[in-house]
Amino acid sequence: MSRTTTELDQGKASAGTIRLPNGQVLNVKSNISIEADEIPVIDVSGIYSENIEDRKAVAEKVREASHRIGFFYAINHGIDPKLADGAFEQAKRFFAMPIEKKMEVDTALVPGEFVGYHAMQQYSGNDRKHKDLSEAFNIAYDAKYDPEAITDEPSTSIFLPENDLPGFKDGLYAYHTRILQFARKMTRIFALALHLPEDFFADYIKQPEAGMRILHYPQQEHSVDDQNGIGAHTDFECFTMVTQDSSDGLEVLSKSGYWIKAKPIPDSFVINIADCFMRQTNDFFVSTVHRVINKSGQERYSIPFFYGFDRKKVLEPVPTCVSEDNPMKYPLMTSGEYYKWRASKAKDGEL
Ligand SMILES: O=C(O)CCC(=O)C(=O)O
Ligand SMILES: [Fe+2]
Repeated sequence: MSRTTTELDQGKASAGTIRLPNGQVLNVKSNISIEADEIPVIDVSGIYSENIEDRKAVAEKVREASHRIGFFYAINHGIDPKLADGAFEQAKRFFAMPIEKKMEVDTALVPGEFVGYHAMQQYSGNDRKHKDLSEAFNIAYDAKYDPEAITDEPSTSIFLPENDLPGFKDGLYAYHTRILQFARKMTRIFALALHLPEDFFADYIKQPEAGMRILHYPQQEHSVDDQNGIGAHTDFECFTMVTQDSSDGLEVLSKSGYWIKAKPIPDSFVINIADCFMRQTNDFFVSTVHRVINKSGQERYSIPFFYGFDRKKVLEPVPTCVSEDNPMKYPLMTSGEYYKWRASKAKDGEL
């Protein structure tokens, strides 16, 4: 998976300063979330047009959103909602299993990788009184399920024996494969958004970092000062695409320091910029802090898809984002080095 905790300087205080792993410091004015119009809704159907001007029109909207707030909704993305329904169905089946069964695929079995089961209240995001009220199961890229695969390297994913939960693995990868195809298309749009040739990142995504997770958040009874569903964090690859169910819960920290509700829009993805893209674009794209608080009155399920570049590739600065006056701020490293560093930090109990 794909996140790192941020620290609230004032511990359990309802507002305070959040320090990001990249050194950014954000001022949280209030811990109470508000409804606001800051997250744009982008109709992405133009990405399938044969006319480059249609694709560029989408790209300019993506550019504005990625630079200003680092979050947007993608609607009309062309993915059959039945695939999302199927993946949610699998999520419900998995989380309904006894804890002993789920612990047979405990994420601790695979050090340094975000795969397998993360138990309820395992992480203590933002040092709250109670641990984060969510459980998750993560899968990694698997070349066997990628029609464009260039490798037969085995996946790091772990699963229960097929007989324990027949159809679970195929059900999740059916959705994963389709999102991956869309993510590759969106990579071309992000290249245009950075005023680069569409195929600029083509070599970076032949064997991409492409993890998916199913998440379950019970309704939380403790106050927002005492508990999170998932604590405030940034994701660590290039971009994340979240499928939400109909329950509120996801919140985004605006630059002005307020938590904005990212309310569910049916059949949309919430797409957010993550840290590798922020680094490569020298902060032109912003990797925005977000968290989940489920006080919706119902169980909440979600399916984030974390998408980044081939682990072997160096995270070179994007040429349109550096100049003599604006030199690269970050040391160069490979996508894999960055992933491993962040993943092991997070698995060491920071979240
Ligand atoms: O559940 C959600 O809507 C978002 C989850 C998330 O931010 C994450 O897993 O990194
Ligand atoms: Fe996240």
